[in-house]
Amino acid sequence: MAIIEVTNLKKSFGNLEVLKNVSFEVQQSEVVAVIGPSGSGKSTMLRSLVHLEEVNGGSIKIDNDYIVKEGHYSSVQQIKGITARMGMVFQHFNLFPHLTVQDNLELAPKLVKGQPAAALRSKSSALLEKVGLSDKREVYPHHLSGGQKQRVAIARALMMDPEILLFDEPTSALDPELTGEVLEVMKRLAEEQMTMVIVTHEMGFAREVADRVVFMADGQFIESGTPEQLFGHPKHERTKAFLNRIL
Ligand SMILES: Nc1ncnc2c1ncn2[C@@H]1O[C@H](COP(=O)(O)OP(=O)(O)OP(=O)(O)O)[C@@H](O)[C@H]1O
Repeated sequence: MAIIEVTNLKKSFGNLEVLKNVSFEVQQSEVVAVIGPSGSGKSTMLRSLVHLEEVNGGSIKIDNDYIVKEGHYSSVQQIKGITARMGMVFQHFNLFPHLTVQDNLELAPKLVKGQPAAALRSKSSALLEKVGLSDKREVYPHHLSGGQKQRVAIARALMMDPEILLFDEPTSALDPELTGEVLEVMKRLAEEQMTMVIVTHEMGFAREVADRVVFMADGQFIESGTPEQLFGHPKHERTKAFLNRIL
């Protein structure tokens, strides 16, 4: 059964139709890379999944629960419960600048789940170790490199035990030499069977790590396939033209 099921999703900003009947499914433990030209609606699609954008039509089902069904949203309480199962990692990290790394990790589970301090401390320690930042626990974000900030953001998302991780261009704001350390962490998560949807411009990473690559253009999902299918033998002319431009 699909863990994410999106059907006929529509979203406009004023007169601008950004999502035009987008439908797709993501299976448990699947890693899906979403690629496509700037402005094609990739971020809007991802943000809609966690209710950072409200759509104008269509359905989003996570496991068996609808965030929105045929344009009708579930209650705020229900939506909160569903979106809490997903973690989101943003292009610009979105860390709290006035909190240390440790407090960045512990704030949400403390407020949302009321977990005890000792449990939070051991969990944040383990996750900082996992992303290779044990020595940065007491540091404030402005003392970190972009790659370190993004690894903190990933650890922070993992603190909430998400079933699904969504990444919105996680390496686009980084200097090229810092992308590798972030991609390495994501690769490890993929190996641990985390379900992930990754909007990315990193074609090498998409090719190497994704189970499936989706090409999105002009508010629509044009085609999807394994990396070999999409990069090697794209069926659609638009996919071909896009890949010819960037590869
Ligand atoms: N809050 C908003 N208000 C008005 N227009 C918006 C808003 N957010 C996005 N858009 C517009 O929607 C379109 C799709 O934007 P979106 O960020 O989803 O595209 P994208 O494929 O992620 O692009 P990029 O690769 O450049 O990040 C763009 O034309 C953008 O200007």
